[in-house]
Amino acid sequence: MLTTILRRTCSTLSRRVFPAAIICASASHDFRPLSATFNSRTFHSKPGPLNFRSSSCHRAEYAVDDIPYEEGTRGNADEGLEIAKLGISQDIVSALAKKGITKLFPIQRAVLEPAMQGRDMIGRARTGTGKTLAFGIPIMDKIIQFNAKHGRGRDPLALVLAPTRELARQVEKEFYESAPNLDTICVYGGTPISRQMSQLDYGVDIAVGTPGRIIDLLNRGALNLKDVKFVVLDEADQMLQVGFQEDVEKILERLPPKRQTLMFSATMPSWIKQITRNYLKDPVTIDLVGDSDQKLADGISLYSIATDMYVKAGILAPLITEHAKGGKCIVFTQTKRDADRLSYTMAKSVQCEALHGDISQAQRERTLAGFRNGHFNVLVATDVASRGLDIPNVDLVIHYDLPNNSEIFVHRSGRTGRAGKKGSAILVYTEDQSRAVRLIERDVGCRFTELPRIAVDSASVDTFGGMGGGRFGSFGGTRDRGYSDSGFGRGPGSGRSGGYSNSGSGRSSFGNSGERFGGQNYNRSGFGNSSGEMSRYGGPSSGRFGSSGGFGSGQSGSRSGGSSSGFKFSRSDDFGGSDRSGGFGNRGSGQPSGFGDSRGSSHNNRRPF
Ligand SMILES: Nc1ncnc2c1ncn2[C@@H]1O[C@H](COP(=O)(O)OP(=O)(O)OP(=O)(O)O)[C@@H](O)[C@H]1O
Repeated sequence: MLTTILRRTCSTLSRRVFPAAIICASASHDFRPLSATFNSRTFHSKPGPLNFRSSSCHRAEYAVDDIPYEEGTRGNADEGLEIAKLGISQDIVSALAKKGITKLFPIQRAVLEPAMQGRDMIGRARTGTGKTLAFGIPIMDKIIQFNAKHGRGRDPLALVLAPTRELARQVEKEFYESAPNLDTICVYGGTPISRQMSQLDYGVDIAVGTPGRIIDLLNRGALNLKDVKFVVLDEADQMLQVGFQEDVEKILERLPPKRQTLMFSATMPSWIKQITRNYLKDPVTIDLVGDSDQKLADGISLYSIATDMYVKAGILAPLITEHAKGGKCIVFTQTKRDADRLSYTMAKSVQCEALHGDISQAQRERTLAGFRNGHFNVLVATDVASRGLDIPNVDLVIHYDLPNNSEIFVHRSGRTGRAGKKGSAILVYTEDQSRAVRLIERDVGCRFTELPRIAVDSASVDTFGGMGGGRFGSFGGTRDRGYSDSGFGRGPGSGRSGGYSNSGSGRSSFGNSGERFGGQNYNRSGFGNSSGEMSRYGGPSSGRFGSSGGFGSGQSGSRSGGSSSGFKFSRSDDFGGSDRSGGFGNRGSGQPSGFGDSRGSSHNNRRPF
């Protein structure tokens, strides 16, 4: 105990000159009631299980076991509680006020009390409704309290895991902007590990990162998780997919059993409920989405547009001009190669850049910064950009390729219409994919407004699209790439794969590519399968999967889904290996994974990112 105190004190002195008087002043931090509803309750009134002082557990409006969707819970702060009146640290209140955040959003309001009570939690709210601060505020506040009482230590008190580097950086930024007096670190692959090691050595309060780099740091002894009291899985449904789950488990095993575990996402497929039982103790579920309601944020208008594969690229410019109205637009492709090609050809008519996992980390960061800052307005991205990214003024999302499943559709679309703003999402599909469009409508509880077809003559395809063969050769037919599930290849259930899914029960992947949603490719994704590599990835991987026809010759490979025999159900090459992936079989291709981390390449290719 004495050693701990000495260590914390020494570390505190080395981390920051922090006069004892200030520590004492903070220690006397006094919690005021949340609102009239909370009058009888004082947070931190007695020591909680993790040595934090938690609520005396009056059962309050929000502290229910399952908090379902209510009208008016979609990210509008107008009716929210005033943050200044919650009794949370003044540092946080002032920092948030500087960002223009003065009232809690509904998910933040719903999460606050059970989180303060130390409850494990599954939180679901629509995209762009403020989930980061929903888990961030209680964690930051508790850490400030803890430091005030115990002094500051070297090892992190909170660990936040995110699936992509970009998201990890964004989450860490939200933490340090909201509590500038806490030391935060973001650890992720593609950047020198030595700098992260020295920063950890100096001491941090909150570590945010991608799993691979965290494991690297653990293995090198540079990161010690023994003091962690809070762990968050952001985008939890993705973090618990095959490819990530293994790493996440390795990290969780290194954490003290006495901790508070929080899992958040805008999508929580049914399998996740089962699986989270392994990680959470008596969790409270806070679900502001609900099962029957539509699952997109309110401000998003949805459109669909039919096109022919060989002129598909040619409709983008008119769509962007018409619907982005000068604002920012993200075009989602299925593969890294398609993102490169599309951005290359589109760059002839609009300022755009590509973002995907094979681009160097430095360039990824430059690209994202340029897009954020408005240096160019069209980003062509793989699903590396589908989750979590909060980029101001994205007015339009185009699903150039169908997403792999309805969850990805929700996340991609959710890059617009954030924090109560409006935006549009357009799903581009070919006639033989119309069934998939209906499936998305059913799963997501939405309705697309069909846009009139855009006539594109071959000349314009050549100029704008440039995808009609020639320059890039033929991209149609059976491209040599791996198609994917989205990593839902395991979980509870019976392990059936193939066939059409019915919604609600562990459905998830629409197969991918070719006719991603079609025929066998609309796969239940082998949820139940947990035995063996093959089944873990969702099904048979025999034969290639053909392709979406790409941009090229108009051939479609085994595009028609249906009875497609070349059915492959591998992971997305966007996340895993290279575009040259032969699908499942080529996951060890040694290509940088891009997304999460850059540990050993074979490792990278086992993950969805
Ligand atoms: N109480 C608030 N008042 C005003 N703005 C807020 C508030 N809380 C969060 N925001 C802003 O709302 C935006 C969306 O928040 P955030 O990125 O946390 O959403 P999310 O729910 O995590 O989205 P996603 O599901 O896409 O990850 C951010 O710009 C954030 O700063």
